[in-house]
Parts: sequence; structure tokens; C-alpha cells
Amino acid sequence: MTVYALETSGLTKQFAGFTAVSDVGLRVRRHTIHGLIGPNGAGKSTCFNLLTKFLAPTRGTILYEGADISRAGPAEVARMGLARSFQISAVFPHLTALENVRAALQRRRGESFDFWRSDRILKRYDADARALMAEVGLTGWEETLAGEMPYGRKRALELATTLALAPKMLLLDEPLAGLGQEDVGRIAALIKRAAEGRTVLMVEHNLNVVASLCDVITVLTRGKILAEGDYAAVSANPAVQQAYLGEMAEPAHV
Ligand SMILES: Nc1ncnc2c1ncn2[C@@H]1O[C@H](COP(=O)(O)OP(=O)(O)OP(=O)(O)O)[C@@H](O)[C@H]1O
Repeated sequence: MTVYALETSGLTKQFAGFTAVSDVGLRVRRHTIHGLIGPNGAGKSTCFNLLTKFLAPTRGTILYEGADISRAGPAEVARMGLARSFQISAVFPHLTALENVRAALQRRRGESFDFWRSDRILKRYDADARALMAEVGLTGWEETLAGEMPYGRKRALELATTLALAPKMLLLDEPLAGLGQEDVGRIAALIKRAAEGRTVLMVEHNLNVVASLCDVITVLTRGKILAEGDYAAVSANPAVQQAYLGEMAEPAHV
């Protein structure tokens, strides 16, 4: 068995002749938190969308747990345990937080979400849904409509609905974007906890959090891998410093 949960080779995406991702060989070791960083326009989102199968590669291969998923669709890779969270939210604003988590649990069991289901059947999922909510610090928020939750709590709910799918690997797209300082710490701690026994790949702009959460960091610039290693190594790399023009920060403690 390979030590990598996710492995790409020669991964390339062109848009009308413009190469946004160029010959990327990314290897994400199982049970690590791997950060994908880089300045604006580096190709992070395009790379992320290729990995989550929202975009098809122009060239190259993607292996997930040793299986070639280069041509698989998003639903297929989700069934294989590769789940995407944040930014594209799976949260229904007009349902309560508990109903959202319950709906996600139903989806995982292959039941279509059905508003007319009997109370008795829905209650079957209550205990698991409440446990997941407790795991992300949302005890007491069960009856609040998702659309009325504060931003940071909604992020926690999104994480709970993703964890309800029992993923083996989480792909997180800027999980801390738009959060206030207090929420940043809380969500970073949740990501760390969710990563136990799983593999996490996250695209993130907040370098303090990347520094404290990520075991390995890949730096992209102009669609190519510029550097890779732990935060100390990549932040000391002159080419990375040049690309970031002094943006690299001291690690914070989460
Ligand atoms: N659908 C598209 N069509 C044409 N060009 C695109 C498309 N999507 C992305 N690009 C281009 O590819 C390059 C990489 O964009 P991408 O969004 O992947 O970078 P990024 O590192 O995520 O940037 P940011 O940090 O600003 O989100 C950019 O020059 C962008 O303009």
C-alpha cells in the first residue's frame, strides 16, 4: 500500500491556451495535514478543483489511495471517501442545524433527503447528529436555523455535515477565509481534531494557521511547485520569500 493518500503526476490545466496548473507532482502523505499555499493567481484554486474533480485536467494523473481518479466525477470520488468542504457549502439555510447534520447522515446511508419522512425514522439519526454537533462545539445550537447562525458557527456546521459523510480525506478550500480572530482559532482547532485518523489537504491564505496546523506545505507560483517542506523550511527558502515579498509570518499556536 502506498504511503500517499493522494498523488498527482504531470497535472496540468490549460484555459484557452493559458496554463493555470503546470506539470504538478503533488504527494500528500496519509494522515498528515498538507497545506497548499501561494500568492494570488498561483493556481491553488484550479489545482484544488482538479483534485475534487470539479475541473477535468488537460493532462496528468491523480491517484487517490492508489486508484486512478483522473477521469472520475465528483460524486464518485466522494463515495470513495474524498470529501470537499467549505466555500461550496452543503448547508441548507432554512433547516435547523440539527436537521442539516441529520440530512447529511441520511445522504451517507444512501437515502435521498425527504421532507415527508416519518418522525420516527428521522429520530433514528438524532443521536448520531447530536454527537457530531458536540464534536464541533455546536451543542445548544441544534434548533437554530442554519441561515441565522453566526459565520463562525456556520463553518463549524459545514464541517459537521462533511464529517457526517465519514470521509477518509478532507479537502478544505480556504477554511478560515472571512473569519474573525476568535473564530479562526476555534475553526483551526476543529480542523486539527477532524484530522485525527484522516488526511487533510487545505488551501489557505492565513499563513499563521498554515504554520501551526500543516505538517507539510507545498508552495505554488505561476502554476508550478516552487518549494515543499515544513513551514520552517519553506519560509526560510529565498525563492518563497521573494514570491511572497515578506508575507511569511511567525508560527502561531493553535
Ligand atoms: N476558468 C478560467 N478561465 C481562464 N483562466 C482561469 C480560469 N480559472 C482560473 N484562471 C486563471 O488561472 C490562474 C490561476 O488561478 P487560480 O484561481 O487557480 O489561482 P489561486 O492561486 O487560487 O489565486 P487566489 O489566491 O487569488 O484565489 C489565474 O491567472 C486565473 O486568472
